[in-house]
Amino acid sequence: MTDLPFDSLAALADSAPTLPGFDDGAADAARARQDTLTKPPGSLGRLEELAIFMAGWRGDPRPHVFDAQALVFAGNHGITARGVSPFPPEVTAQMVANFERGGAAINQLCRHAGARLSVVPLELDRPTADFTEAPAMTEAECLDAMRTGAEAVDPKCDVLILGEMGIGNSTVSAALACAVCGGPAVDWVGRGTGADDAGVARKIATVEAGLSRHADATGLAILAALGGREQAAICGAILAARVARIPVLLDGFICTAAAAPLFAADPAFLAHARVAHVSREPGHARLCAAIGQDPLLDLGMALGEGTGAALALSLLRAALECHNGMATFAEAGVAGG
Ligand SMILES: Cc1cc2ncn([C@H]3O[C@H](COP(=O)(O)O)[C@@H](O)[C@H]3O)c2cc1C
Ligand SMILES: O=C(O)c1cccnc1
Repeated sequence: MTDLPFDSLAALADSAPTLPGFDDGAADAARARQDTLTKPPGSLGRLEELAIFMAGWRGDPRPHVFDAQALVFAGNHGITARGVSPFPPEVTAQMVANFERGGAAINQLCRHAGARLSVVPLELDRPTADFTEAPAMTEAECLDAMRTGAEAVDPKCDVLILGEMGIGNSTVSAALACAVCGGPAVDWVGRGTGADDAGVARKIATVEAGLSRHADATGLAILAALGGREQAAICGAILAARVARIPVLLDGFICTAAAAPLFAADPAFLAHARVAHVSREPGHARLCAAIGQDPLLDLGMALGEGTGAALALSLLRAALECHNGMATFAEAGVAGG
């Protein structure tokens, strides 16, 4: 395990400067290699950027993905009693069973992209408190879930794919994004799994009530006040990955919003993470812009589970195949390099 200070949120929030940083030497060497490969300079666009990103975080000018780990964290939320999702909260556990049997979209996309998937249910029988009435989690509950998330990370993997499952999560995410970025609740609420106009109105009212109750929360306190256990586990996993210099692919709106309190505590916490795809959920593009992320894919998806992140793994593998496998101008005897 890691030596992250999981004894208090304040200590964790202060730990960013102690974490490993980007290896500029390895990244510069990777960038120099890209410029010698048999292609016009920069013509592989964001594939080049991905290879250099991997090089810097892995500390290796020629990085590889031998082992990709995907983690899906699942949790239940007190706010589902407020009618914020068209689906009942039982679906969370039912989908966990579906993941375990291999029947969900994430199972197919992990197999396709070559990631090994683990599902981590977090006390599904004990939903977090309704955040309009109390903090969703105590500090101890939040730290416990963060530790569980951190412990699920295999420090030997080369890249980490993160996803979630939790009915009500598009409302939780709207609340987290609103608390971190500001603005009216209506800017952050979308239809999620298909809320109708009355459902959207209930979601907005829930986010507004949560934000006014927890108006004082800043940084990681936002995570405990408004998040769920799966959001806390995602934050813990992001931190553990950082300790092991493992780059992270965040899925869509829900994963990005889960990570947003880390950004609020210190933007450096997310330096090794990339948002994989921009979700159809309308708050996602706004959230990505606010935290300086430019999602890799735009496929009109809004599923969650880590599906967009698993797809982005294929892109990352493609980027590294080119980076490591292409001939240089000198090797190929091509003029002009
Ligand atoms: C069958 C099913 C499979 C899912 N897989 C991911 N989600 C996604 O939908 C949920 C958030 O939407 P809302 O806020 O509207 O409840 C999350 O669990 C998310 O992972 C699913 C939702 C359903 C119904
Ligand atoms: O983008 C997401 O993560 C998302 C959006 C809606 C529903 N489930 C997940």
